[in-house]
Amino acid sequence: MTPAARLSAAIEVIGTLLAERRPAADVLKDWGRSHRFAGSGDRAALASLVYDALRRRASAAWIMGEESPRGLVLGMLKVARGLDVAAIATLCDGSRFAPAPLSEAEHARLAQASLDDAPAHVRGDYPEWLDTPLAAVFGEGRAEEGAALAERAPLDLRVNSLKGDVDKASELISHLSPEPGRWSPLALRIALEADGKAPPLTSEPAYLKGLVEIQDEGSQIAAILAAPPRGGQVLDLCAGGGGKTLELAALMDGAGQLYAYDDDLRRLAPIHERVQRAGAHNVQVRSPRGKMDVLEDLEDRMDLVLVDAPCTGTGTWRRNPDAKWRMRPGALAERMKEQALILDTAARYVKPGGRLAYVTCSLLDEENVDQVRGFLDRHPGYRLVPPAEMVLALGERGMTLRAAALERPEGLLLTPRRTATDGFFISLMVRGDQAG
Ligand SMILES: C[S@@+](CC[C@H](N)C(=O)[O-])C[C@H]1O[C@@H](n2cnc3c(N)ncnc32)[C@H](O)[C@@H]1O
Repeated sequence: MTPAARLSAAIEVIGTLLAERRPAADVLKDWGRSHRFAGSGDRAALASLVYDALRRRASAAWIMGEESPRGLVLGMLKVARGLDVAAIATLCDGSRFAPAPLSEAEHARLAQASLDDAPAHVRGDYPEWLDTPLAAVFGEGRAEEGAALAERAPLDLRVNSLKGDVDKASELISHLSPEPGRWSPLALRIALEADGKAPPLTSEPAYLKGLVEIQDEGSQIAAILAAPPRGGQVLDLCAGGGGKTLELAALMDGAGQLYAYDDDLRRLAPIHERVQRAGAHNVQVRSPRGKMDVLEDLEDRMDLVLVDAPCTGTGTWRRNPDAKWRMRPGALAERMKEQALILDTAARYVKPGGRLAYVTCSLLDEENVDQVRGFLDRHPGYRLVPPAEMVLALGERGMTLRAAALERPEGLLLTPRRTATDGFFISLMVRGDQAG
């Protein structure tokens, strides 16, 4: 496919996903099925155009003065890809498979319109209804935070110390030019190709042997700051597919006992194979079994309980630009209810003197500091670990992380703008010796 034909396809796909309110990934998959002639390069380039347009949906629409699929793609070429009007006009020449030529109005807007006078939610490319909650967290910086969340995310790997070290992993994937992480000593970062395509990492021998896992550096930091004790008893209460479970196991050097639970059996399912691949022998997966309480024997026994809570995922908008626009206020209210309930459940398992780590990939106070404050009000037996103490788990890098992150008494907030990671909130609490 020519670059112009890919643009036409992007306009078509965006038209479908907006009209049918369907996830971009589904629409792209359907498009691939009905256009078998398109090669993997075409499909990757198309996906990249579609996701870039979604990342910059508000600013692209502002530039073009309309939110049509064509307007979003043309505006994106200017705001995300930096193409000037002449370059865009060359692509849109109206030839077979190319988009129709630019109208006079489109030409004028692409040449002259700017984001200078746009409101924060447009410059930051986030839904308008989230302006107030984001202003409460970031104040005047919210547009810049949003803009950083509208960039593409790099591909981050975590080296599995149960299988080898960073040098060994770097050598095995040297053809991908990995760079060491800024904060996590386990992280390797791989830059994406110019069109946003990631290398086929899951086919690499280093991945197949369990030496590297795909995990954002922010997520890696969250598990490190939770500081699972070697030889201790740890419960990962919202383990999902096991991203943090595997890291906790490695941080514990495979010693002690790590229990992994999730109330969604399907989400938990991949963990079995991943634990095998990682050689994480101290992990015991506790699958939900209907109404049975499968964690009863862990009550009051855990040195650490990690709550990697279900959340709105506002911190991962770089990877899910689609979810950003589909998020509704009702979903936030729902997640807040779940978070409070899960925190209360988690408290049952923490032993006196044990710790409770609360993590979200959200930026919103409602899901972060407010949840922690609510928990502490309901459980006066717990106290906060000050972020200054929490970052000691990262050694010297902890100090620079603390300076870069947004610090609140309740925890640290990482963001793409501040720490070049996904957005993560991390809070640590300790149960006093008395009842929690
Ligand atoms: C942010 S995801 C976990 C991601 C995972 N820890 C990782 O690092 O890959 C949140 C998880 O919480 C689970 N969850 C939601 N409500 C729960 C509950 N009441 N008890 C346990 N897990 C729950 C969801 O099924 C989801 O898998």
